Amino acid sequence: MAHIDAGKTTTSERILFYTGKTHKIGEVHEGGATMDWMVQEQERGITITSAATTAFWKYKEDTYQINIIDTPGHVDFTVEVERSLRVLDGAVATFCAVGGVEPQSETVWRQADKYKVPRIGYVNKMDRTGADFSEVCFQIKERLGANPVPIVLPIGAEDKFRGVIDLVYNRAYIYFDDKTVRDNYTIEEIPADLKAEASAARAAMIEEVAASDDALLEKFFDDPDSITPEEIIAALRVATINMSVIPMLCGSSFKNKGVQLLLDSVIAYLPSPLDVEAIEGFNPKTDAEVSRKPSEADPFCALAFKIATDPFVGRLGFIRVYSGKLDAGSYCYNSRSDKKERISRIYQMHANKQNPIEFVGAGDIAAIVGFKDVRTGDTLCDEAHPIVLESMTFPEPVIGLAVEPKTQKDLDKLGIGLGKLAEEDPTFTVKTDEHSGQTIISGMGELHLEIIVDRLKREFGVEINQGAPQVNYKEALTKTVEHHETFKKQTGGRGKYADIIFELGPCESKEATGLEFVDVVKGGNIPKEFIPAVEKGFKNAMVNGALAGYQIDAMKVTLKDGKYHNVDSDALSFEICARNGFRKAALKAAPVIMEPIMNVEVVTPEESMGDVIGDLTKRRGQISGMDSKGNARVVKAKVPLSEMFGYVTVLRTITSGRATSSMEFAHFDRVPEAVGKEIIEKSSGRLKSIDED
Ligand SMILES: Nc1nc2c(ncn2[C@@H]2O[C@H](COP(=O)(O)OP(=O)(O)OP(=O)(O)O)[C@@H](O)[C@H]2O)c(=O)[nH]1
Repeated sequence: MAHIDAGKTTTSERILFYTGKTHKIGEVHEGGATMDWMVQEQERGITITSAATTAFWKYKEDTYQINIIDTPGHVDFTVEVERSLRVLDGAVATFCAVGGVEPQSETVWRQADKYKVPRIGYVNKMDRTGADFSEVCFQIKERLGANPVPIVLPIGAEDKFRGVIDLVYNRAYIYFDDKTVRDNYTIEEIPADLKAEASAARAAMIEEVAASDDALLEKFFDDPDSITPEEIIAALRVATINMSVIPMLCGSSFKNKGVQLLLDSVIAYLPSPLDVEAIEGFNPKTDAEVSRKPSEADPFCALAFKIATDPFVGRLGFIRVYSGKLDAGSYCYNSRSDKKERISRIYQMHANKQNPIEFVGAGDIAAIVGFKDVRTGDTLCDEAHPIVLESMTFPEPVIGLAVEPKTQKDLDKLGIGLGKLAEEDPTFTVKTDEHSGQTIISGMGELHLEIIVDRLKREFGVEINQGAPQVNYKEALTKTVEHHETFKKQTGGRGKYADIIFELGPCESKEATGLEFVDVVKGGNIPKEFIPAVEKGFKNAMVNGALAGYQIDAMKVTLKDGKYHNVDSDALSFEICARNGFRKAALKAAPVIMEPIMNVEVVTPEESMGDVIGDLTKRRGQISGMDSKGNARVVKAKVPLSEMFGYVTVLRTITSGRATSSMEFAHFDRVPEAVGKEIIEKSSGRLKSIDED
């Protein structure tokens, strides 16, 4: 996991080669990386979808299996990082030796914190001008609040980077730059000019790991030299797994230096599935808490973390198995749908290739085929021992785009394509605008939607006409009001009649989502069978707020009283009455428009800082912090997304191309009144048509 371009894929390619998984190293910039198998990834040199593979590595006397997921760095594809960290037991946090801790490094670090994933740090690109291992370690401490402990030291830097000193074993790995050789290093004595530095760094490392191990600490004070490498490794492993220490390594993956030692460290310090505590969940039938040990003897349970479509084998469900075992050709139980699923085949994945296996067991990651209804976040288990595991949370799409097929005959194909893509990606949604009838696709950013449009063309053969990207605003109610609504229609025969009195307003809890519906109607004033229709009416109506037609995320309705007519009242009358009532009451409930606010970070040379800040302020930005990083200055700001379209081009102009920026979604906030008015004016036609409808 890492910021964009830190070198995750380049490092993964070395891992595949050194572990014998591939015969040749594929390079990202030549479009040859195995793990970046999508055409869009190869063309752009970026990772979009996380690719999984399994490799084997010999460490000391044993051979270990490592399941690897290479994740994207771009914030638009954050869903891939989120779901990967949910199921992985450990992470290699990769940093660029020049860029250090970048905005997306912080994001993925927080995601790993959220799922309590132990990690080791790998400072890549030591060959680049300005590379500085200790500066990056310092930034990890300062900016991420972690406890990085170097377990290697670089030998040389920039174009003189030759290898690393292994502080645990007190020896030097000198690499020769040959990418066709797996053992492209010799183990030598520590170079004389680095001996003092290495000895100090080693002492610091031992002191750090001994801090959490009393016996070792005693030995450290008595005779530090008597501490064996094995003792250091054992203590470091404990400290890494309990996340009190981040062992830090460095290398240059592109120049084929340092990766073998990184693999050794993955085995030595990151947890195996057996080191992870039993996983907790609850029984969907009884709501009782239950747990499963990472053992094949426990009942089967697995989490589906990704659904993907393969042109040859069809729908693939990626699962992480926590306990038990599942055979190909057998059944498992989906605790969300309460249905049994037949799993016809199971595959071990290698990027976009599949290797059929007969079963999958505790600790493993594999892909299943044959299921009817499995979605991201579902728990699959043994029907006799049902369990629901904690799912994952995904951010909401903030940017929308109207799309239509270039030729009308492609309409069905578009529907199928969008459906499949939305199934794969929980941060991508499709809806039809009630007013214009247009199909609106929404995602995490412009790049995300660009890739979706490209995939529609290549994978589903649909050429698209698209509108300009637009912000997904929301609406919120800020006051609770009472309203009385009557719906009456006298047609030829039987009429329609419904009458309701309700309170409408915001939910009490800030975390609430959806409709909170309370029914306090007394004495059957509204017959029980019509109450669900009232609820349905409100639920459907809140998709289009009363101000400008944007969705209301959460609201509370208390149905207090009403009337009905023996002949004319029916469920539909009550549903329409609720919808109409919502429109009028929502306007009284002090509605406001909410807009997505982004965390923006700009790294700029000092002399352009004034211009950068001035420009951000013009965009209604609020500067939230300033920092320096090497010679550059870092400006942090919170800026409405609507003001950030085309920012990259403007930034390039005002800084002569010397600044970089990144942004990610922060939260929704109320728009200022003047801006709100404009949004409402623009959407008046749209609302009118919803009302007429
Ligand atoms: N100089 C130098 N360049 C490197 C090194 N490692 C990777 N690169 C280059 O940096 C660029 C980005 O590398 P990737 O491996 O695609 O980085 P990534 O972190 O996988 O990128 P995303 O997945 O798109 O976030 C490529 O052009 C690599 O060739 C290194 O050690 N030294």
